[in-house]
Amino acid sequence: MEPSDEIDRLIELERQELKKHRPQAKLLLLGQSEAGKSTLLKNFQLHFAPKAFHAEAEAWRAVIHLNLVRAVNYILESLNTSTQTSGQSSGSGTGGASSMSTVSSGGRHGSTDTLRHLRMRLSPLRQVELILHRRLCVDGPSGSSSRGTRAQRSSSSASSSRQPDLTVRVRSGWKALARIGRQTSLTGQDELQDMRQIIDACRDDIIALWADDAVQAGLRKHNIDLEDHYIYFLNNASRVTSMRYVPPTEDILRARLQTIGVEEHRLALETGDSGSEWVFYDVEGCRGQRTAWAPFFDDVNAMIFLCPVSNFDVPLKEDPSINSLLDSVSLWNTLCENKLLADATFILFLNKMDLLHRKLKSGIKFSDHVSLYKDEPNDAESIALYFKRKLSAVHKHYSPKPRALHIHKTCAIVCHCPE
Ligand SMILES: Nc1nc2c(ncn2[C@@H]2O[C@H](COP(=O)(O)OP(=O)(O)OP(=O)(O)O)[C@@H](O)[C@H]2O)c(=O)[nH]1
Ligand SMILES: [Mg+2]
Repeated sequence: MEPSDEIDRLIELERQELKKHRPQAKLLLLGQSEAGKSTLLKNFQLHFAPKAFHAEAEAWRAVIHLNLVRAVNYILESLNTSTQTSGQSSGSGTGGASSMSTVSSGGRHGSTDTLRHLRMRLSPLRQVELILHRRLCVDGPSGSSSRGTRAQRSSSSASSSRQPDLTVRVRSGWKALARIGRQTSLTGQDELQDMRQIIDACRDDIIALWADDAVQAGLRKHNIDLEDHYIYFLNNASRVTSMRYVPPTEDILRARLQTIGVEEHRLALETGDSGSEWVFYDVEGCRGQRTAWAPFFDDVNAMIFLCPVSNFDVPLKEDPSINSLLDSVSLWNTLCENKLLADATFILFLNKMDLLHRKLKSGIKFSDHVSLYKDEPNDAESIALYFKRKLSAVHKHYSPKPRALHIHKTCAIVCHCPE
């Protein structure tokens, strides 16, 4: 037997031994894409394994930088494309002038020049995006093609609102590749260090770009609706770009990474029931991936389902013919019905309550999108109660043998813990 085989055998024996002594709970995190599953997992880590959570801050910094740089490059690229497109279209007489040329022809040449200047000064961020992408992501190089897809996200204004798909799909083991540590090669360390310096040097220009009236007008004109986390990092560019930046909890909760396949996360509890281990299965929520979940349903203690209640007026990203909330409800039905989960405790998180509040406050009416919700108050609490009743009824219907159901209203991006 080779020495390495012997080591493997001993490690496996030790793992088995540990497993015997460490009580373990198996938990599924399910729900559609962007429901907030991975964000909720970060909350569990923060509450029950805070040391491990904070130890990963450096790895999250790379993801946050990729989120920020991607948003900046996207803005520059889309306004550039818009200007060119409009130049061509106005020449061919098809109309559709872009905001930048409109701004320019409206007598604000200064702003167009500013954009040209910023585009030149921020050009090193293209390279930064490529390097970060190569270190962290699974798919091909990012660029206009990989982020050109734009989903219609608002059924109420279907022809107007566009959200760019800037999704970060990370490879497994990304945390080690994103950290500057003893395991990182010298070239890797230099590369990460150089990137941070470039981002730091671009701080004032990023801030100027985002604050530029013509840029904001261009985004509005083309109905480019950046997702909340991009806006959050752009608003906070001043501190995020600093060489001294260590992501605080709120930033880590906001960093967006798409889960690929099914990821296993072991959480050794540091607080409460310390010494126990929770094993989470965090899944990729897209429709095409859901058949891959079933093999993980065996022997689970709890199934945690995330339903983003604010999605009542948006189509599903991967299939705009389906309302996103209806997709969540039908997924909940399918899971309640699943025999493999007959003995599991069900935990339902009515997530994104903050966004639900915000939408209703802006005047959007829930009943305009959910016809069964007639003559009831257009407030978040009443709507959450409506969901609670509806989804509990489904659960009860499919539970001939009684099984527990716990329901919580949540906002997963707010940190309730002291730093
Ligand atoms: N405003 C708000 N945003 C949230 C909330 N929960 C999650 N998010 C944001 O929603 C986005 C998607 O969250 P994720 O946790 O990555 O979603 P997921 O369910 O893991 O998605 P997939 O990995 O694609 O299946 C992220 O940008 C989060 O910051 C919430 O309660 N409120
Ligand atoms: Mg996820």
